[in-house]
Amino acid sequence: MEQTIWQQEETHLKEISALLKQQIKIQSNHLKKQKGDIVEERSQASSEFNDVSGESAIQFSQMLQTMQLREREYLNASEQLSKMQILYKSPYFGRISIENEEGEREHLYIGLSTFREPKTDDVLIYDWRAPISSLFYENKVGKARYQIPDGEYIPVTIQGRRQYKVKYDELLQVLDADIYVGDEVLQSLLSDTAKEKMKSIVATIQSDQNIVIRSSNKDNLIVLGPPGSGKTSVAMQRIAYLLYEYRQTMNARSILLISPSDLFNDYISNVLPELGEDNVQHTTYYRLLRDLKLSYYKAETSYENIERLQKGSKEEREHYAFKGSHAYVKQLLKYIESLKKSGMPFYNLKVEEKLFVSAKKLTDLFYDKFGTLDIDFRLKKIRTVLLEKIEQEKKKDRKVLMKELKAVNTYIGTDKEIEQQANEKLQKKYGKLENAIHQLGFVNLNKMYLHSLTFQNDNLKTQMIQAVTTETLKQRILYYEDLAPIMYMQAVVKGLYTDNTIKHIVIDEIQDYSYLQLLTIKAMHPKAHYTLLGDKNQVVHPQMKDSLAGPLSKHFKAVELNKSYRSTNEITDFMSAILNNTTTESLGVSGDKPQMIETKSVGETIARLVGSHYKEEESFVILCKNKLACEQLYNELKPLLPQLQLVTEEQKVYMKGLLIMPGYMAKGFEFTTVLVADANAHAYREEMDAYLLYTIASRATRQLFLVTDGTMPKALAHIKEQYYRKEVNI
Ligand SMILES: Nc1ncnc2c1ncn2[C@@H]1O[C@H](COP(=O)(O)OP(=O)(O)OP(=O)(O)O)[C@@H](O)[C@H]1O
Repeated sequence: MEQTIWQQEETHLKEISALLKQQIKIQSNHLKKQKGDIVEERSQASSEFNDVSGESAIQFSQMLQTMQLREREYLNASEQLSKMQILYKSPYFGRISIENEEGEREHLYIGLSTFREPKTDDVLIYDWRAPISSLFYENKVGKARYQIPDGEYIPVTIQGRRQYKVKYDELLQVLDADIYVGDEVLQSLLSDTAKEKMKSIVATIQSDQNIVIRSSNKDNLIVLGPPGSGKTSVAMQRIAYLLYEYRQTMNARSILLISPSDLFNDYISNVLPELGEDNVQHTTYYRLLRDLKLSYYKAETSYENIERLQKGSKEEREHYAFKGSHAYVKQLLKYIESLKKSGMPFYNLKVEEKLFVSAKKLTDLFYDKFGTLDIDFRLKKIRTVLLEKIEQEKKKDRKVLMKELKAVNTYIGTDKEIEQQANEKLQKKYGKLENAIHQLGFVNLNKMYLHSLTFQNDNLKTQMIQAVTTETLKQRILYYEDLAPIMYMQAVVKGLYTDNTIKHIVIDEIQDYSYLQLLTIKAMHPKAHYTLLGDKNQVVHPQMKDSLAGPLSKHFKAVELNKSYRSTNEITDFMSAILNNTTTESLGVSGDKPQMIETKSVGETIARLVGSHYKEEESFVILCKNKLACEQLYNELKPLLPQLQLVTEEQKVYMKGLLIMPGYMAKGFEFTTVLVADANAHAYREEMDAYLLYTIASRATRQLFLVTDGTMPKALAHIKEQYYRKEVNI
C-alpha cells in the first residue's frame, strides 16, 4: 500500500471518528435534557390532574398527547445515539469509488448505518443496506447499476472498491479488492471463525448472498446451499435488510424467525444487535404448540423422535413415513373438505357429569342451522349459542343459589357478598366448560385425526396406524409425526389462531419440516411472506427423506448458493466425498486432513487429542450417535477432562468450550474441532447415516477427528484414503 493512500485514509478516518465522537456527546447531552424534561412533565401531570373530569379531562388528554410525542422523539433520538455508538467502534468497512453519467466522481464509505455531516447533511457513511451500497457487494469494477426505491435503475461506473479493517479511529488494514476470491479481509475473517456466537458477515457479503439478502419482501424464497454456504448468515442479514428497507411498515415485531431450538436462537442472538437492530420474534416449531393451545397433550420433541426412531421397529418407521407423506397430506385435505358435508365429530358436553349439550345437537347446529357457512364460522356460531346457553343456566342457578345461601340461619354477608359467593360457585361449575367453548373445544380433534388416517384409504396398514395412534392419543401422547396433522387441523378447522401482524417469516433448516408443517405455519400467519433456508443433504433424522421434494418448489423461488466458507478445504473435500457431492466450492483456508484414529481405548485417546488440540478460546465438540452413548462417554471422560460439558436438550444458552452432545443436536452450529467418538460400523449402519455423518463432519471449521474401533461406518467405507489420514493406536 502506498504511503500516501494509507495516510489519506488515516486522516479521513480520524476526521470521521472525531465527528462521530462530537455528535455522540451532543446527542447524549440532548437526551439527558430531554429525559429530565419528560420526568418533570410526568410528575407535573400527576400532581395537577388528580381529578380528570370535565374541562381538565380535555386538557389532560392534550397534555398526554404532547407527552407521548415527546417520548417517541426521545426513543428515536436514543436509537440514533446507539447507532452512532456502534458506528464509533468501527465507522466503516468498505468504500466504492463511482462515476455517474455526468462524469462526476464520488467516494462512498459503507458502514453499519448512515451518518451525515451535521451542518451540510451530506452523507459521510452510507448504510450497507442503502440502494447505492449494493454496488459494493457486486465485487467488481466497471459498469454497474443500482435500483432506487421507485424501481428506476441508475447507471454508474465503479472505478474502485476498497475494504478496511478499522477499530475506533485506528486503521488496521486497507485493501483494494475487486473480487472476493483471495480476498484478504474475507480470509482473515474465515480463519477467525467458531470462537463464539455467530457474527455478522456484513463486511464480506458475497454477490450471490447479496442477491438473496436484498430481495423484495414479497419474494417467497427458498435458499438452498451446502454446509457453511452462509444460509443462516444470509437469513440474519436479510432480516436486517428488511427492517431497514421496509422501516415504514415493518419492525422487529413483524418478522418471525423459526429456528431449530432455543439453543440455536441464543447462538445467533448477537447478529442483529451487532448490526444495530433489535432481535426479531423467535420461535421453534415445537413452541407453536403452545400458541395453538395444545398443551393438553404431552408432545414428543424432534430430538426425542430421532432417538425413538433410531431404535424404532420397521413398523414404527413406516408409520412415521406415512404420516409425513404427501399422499397423507392430500388425504387429510380431502378429509377436511368432506367435513363440510358430513362427519364432523363433536363431544357430548357435560357439566358435573350431567349432559349439557349432546354431540347430536351440535351436529344438527353444524349441518342444519349453520350449514351454509365456512367450517370455522359454523363453529364460532355454535360457540355463541353455547355461551348464551351457559349464561341462561347460570342465571337460573344463581337465583336458586342465592335463595339457598340467604336461607342459611347464620349471617354470611351482605347481598353483594352473597352474590359473589354464588358467582364463585358458578365459576367452579361452568368455568372449565366455558374456557373449552371459547377455544371451540367441543370439536373432537382426536377423532378427526383418527378418521383422517383411513379416509378414502381404508386398508390393513392404515387401520393398524389408526389403532396404534388411538392408543397413544388415549394416553395424551403426541408423537412428533402426529404434531403436524393435529396442529394443522387445530389451526385450519377452528380458524382461531391466526396472527396477522407477522409480515415475514424466516425458517432455517427447512429440510427438517414436512409440507404439512409449513401449511400449518402458513395457516397461522396468513399475511406473511417467506424466506426458507436449508440443505436437502443435511438430514439427521433416521427416516425423513426428500422433504424438499414436491409441492414446495411450486410456491417458492429457489436460489442456490454453492460456495462454502466454514471449513478448511480438506474438511470440505472429506465431507463432500461422503455423499459424492462435487458441486461445493470451498472458500475456506487450508488445514490438516481429517484424521481417522483406530483405537481400543476410546476414552484415553480422546483425552489425548483434547490435550494436544483443544485451546480454551476455541470450541471442541465430541459427538456420539445418541444421548445414551454421550452420557456413558461423558461419565468415562469426566475424571480425565473436568472441563467437559454435556449439552442436553434443555440447554437454552449457547456455550463454547469443550462439549459433548449427540450428533443430531450439532446441526446448524460450528466448532473449531469436531471429534466423532463412535465412528464405527455398528453405530452408523444405515443408509441414512451417510447424511448424518455428512452433517456432523461439516460442523468443523479447522479439525475433524473420527475415532473408530476399526469397523468403519458403511457410509465412509468408499472414501478414498487421499481425503484423510489414518492412525492406528491399539
Ligand atoms: N460472506 C461471508 N463472509 C464471511 N464469512 C462468511 C460469509 N458467508 C458465510 N460465512 C461464514 O461461514 C460460516 C458458515 O455460515 P452459516 O452458518 O451461515 O452457513 P450455513 O449455510 O447456514 O451452514 P449449515 O447449513 O452448515 O448450518 C460462518 O462462520 C459464517 O460467518
